[in-house]
Amino acid sequence: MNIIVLATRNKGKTREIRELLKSFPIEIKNLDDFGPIPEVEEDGETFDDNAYKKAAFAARVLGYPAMSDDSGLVVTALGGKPGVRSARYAGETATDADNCEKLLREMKGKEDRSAAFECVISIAIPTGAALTYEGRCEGEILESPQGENGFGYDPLFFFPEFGKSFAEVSMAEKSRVSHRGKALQEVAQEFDKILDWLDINMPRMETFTCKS
Ligand SMILES: O=c1nc[nH]c2c1ncn2[C@H]1C[C@H](O)[C@@H](COP(=O)(O)OP(=O)(O)OP(=O)(O)O)O1
Ligand SMILES: [Mg+2]
Repeated sequence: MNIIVLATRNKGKTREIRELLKSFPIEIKNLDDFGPIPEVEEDGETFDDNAYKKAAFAARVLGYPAMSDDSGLVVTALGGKPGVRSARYAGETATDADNCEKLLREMKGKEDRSAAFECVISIAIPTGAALTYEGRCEGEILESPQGENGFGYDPLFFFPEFGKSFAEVSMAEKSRVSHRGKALQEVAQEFDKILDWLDINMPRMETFTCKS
């Protein structure tokens, strides 16, 4: 069976990705299955850059195909912030709660509450070749947190079609419409092609017998 390594340490993402890919004939490992590996610096200017960096690095270091997710919240009234810096919005060691608090502070008194979650999924192999999938979903930033489910900025992200925040719905409901859900729905649709691509492009360790 094909092995794919999920190149993330985020438990919320991992749960959502595993659930959406559970019916496919792949074994999904994660970084913890391999012991300590160096951290990648997420210093790209776009979700795309960072997603590629994380997937290509894991593939190269571990020798398996790797799938990464780089995602974040893009807020209109903040000129697109926190964007690619969503995970470190309130500082390098910020927790989800710290980031949500900072977002509420920055959004105080702002009339335009529109925002979008964006996600780029990269699937890379040790040679550096990669496939990319994207998803986006639009909503509004609440004035105070609502709900206990999900992770990250979910309690502050109001999704108009639900009339609820992402933290007030189930993982399945969120994934139907979310940025990550949409990117992974595309992955799912193309899964046969992705497996063929891996089959053709993954470098092989072969042994040859030299006859003289
Ligand atoms: O569905 C979501 N619901 C709520 N918040 C979300 C979501 N999707 C991304 N986010 C936030 C969390 C984090 O603040 C940032 C992702 O940052 P990002 O660098 O991609 O992930 P991370 O550092 O947590 O894990 P890793 O890089 O190991 O995959 O955007
Ligand atoms: Mg990160």
